[in-house]
Amino acid sequence: MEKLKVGVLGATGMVGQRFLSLLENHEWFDVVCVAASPRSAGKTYEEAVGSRWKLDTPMPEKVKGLIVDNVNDVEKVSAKVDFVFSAVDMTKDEIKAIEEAYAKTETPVVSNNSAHRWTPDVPMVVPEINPEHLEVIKFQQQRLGTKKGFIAVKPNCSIQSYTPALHALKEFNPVRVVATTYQAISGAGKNFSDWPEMVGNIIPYIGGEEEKSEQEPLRIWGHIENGVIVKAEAPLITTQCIRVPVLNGHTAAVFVDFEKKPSKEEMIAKWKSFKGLPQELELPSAPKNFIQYLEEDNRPQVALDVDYERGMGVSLGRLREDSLFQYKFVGLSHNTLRGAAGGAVLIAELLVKQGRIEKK
Ligand SMILES: N[C@@H](CC=O)C(=O)O
Repeated sequence: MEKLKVGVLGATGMVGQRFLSLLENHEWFDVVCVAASPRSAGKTYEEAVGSRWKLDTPMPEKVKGLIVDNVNDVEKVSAKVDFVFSAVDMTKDEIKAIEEAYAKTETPVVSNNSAHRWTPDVPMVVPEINPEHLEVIKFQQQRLGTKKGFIAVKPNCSIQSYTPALHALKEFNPVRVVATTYQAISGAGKNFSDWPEMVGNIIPYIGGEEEKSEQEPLRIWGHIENGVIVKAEAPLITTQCIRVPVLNGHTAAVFVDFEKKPSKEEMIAKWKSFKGLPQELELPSAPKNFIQYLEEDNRPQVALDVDYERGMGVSLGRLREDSLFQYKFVGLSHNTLRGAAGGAVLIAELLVKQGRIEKK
């Protein structure tokens, strides 16, 4: 198939950089446009980023010489591309407005931002968990007055270290969950050079994160009713989100009660055999095995397991009975791959496979 032309909005930030690196040799997508703030516009991508390239892999050769467009030139950017990934860094209201403006030019937007996560007719998707929410796009298009343009978003990175694990156990009906997340500094768009206070430190506060971590899984488990997503009412989830001195990888320590208590063996078997639509469709970025369970007492470890399945899989371990809850376990996922750009690329691949994104 001829590759689809892709633009990355907010291309100079850390998530934008991740998009470019993931898309460097993508089988279906070709980055033809990088857009960023007016400050960067008119420069080559290499000049605009300068020393702010934050990944440990080199800047892709192909994007170095691209001239950065002003992200606010919606018509100009839209004319170059079949769809865009959005990682723009603006206020919530500005993001809502600019993503809708792109959608209204008949340009699908797959967004990493939180601005539209609770817009009732915008699907927020983990492709292995709730691909059926993409059906809400037709109602969104009626509201926007578009035929091909729409917005789809991915959830917050923190929830990916425990939501897939709970989803694989849905038939046992999880009713109460406590999750404490230990979140890497790249989740804040930083590395250790630009956040030296994090060396050897822990900060017990991440603005807005606990609310997202408690509420977003419920929207993922919701259903479509009258053209909007209605969130699920259970399980009850409470979280504490803590910043830790790790570059990549969000870990969660999880306690859970079920309505029908499974055995430990049943839980591990469900995790190991869990498959979703991306695995069935063999999408290019889909992990072969979404969830791995590690038997060793000292796993999952960030240093050993964060890159499982090219950073697109979830690693679980330490499942045991608890004295207050039925069970406890630990989960780990890569926050800027599965939790950010990689999750968005997987959504885009599913949208292409479903014919919702195509050549203009
Ligand atoms: N809000 C998260 C980033 C996830 O998308 C964090 O700060 O780690």
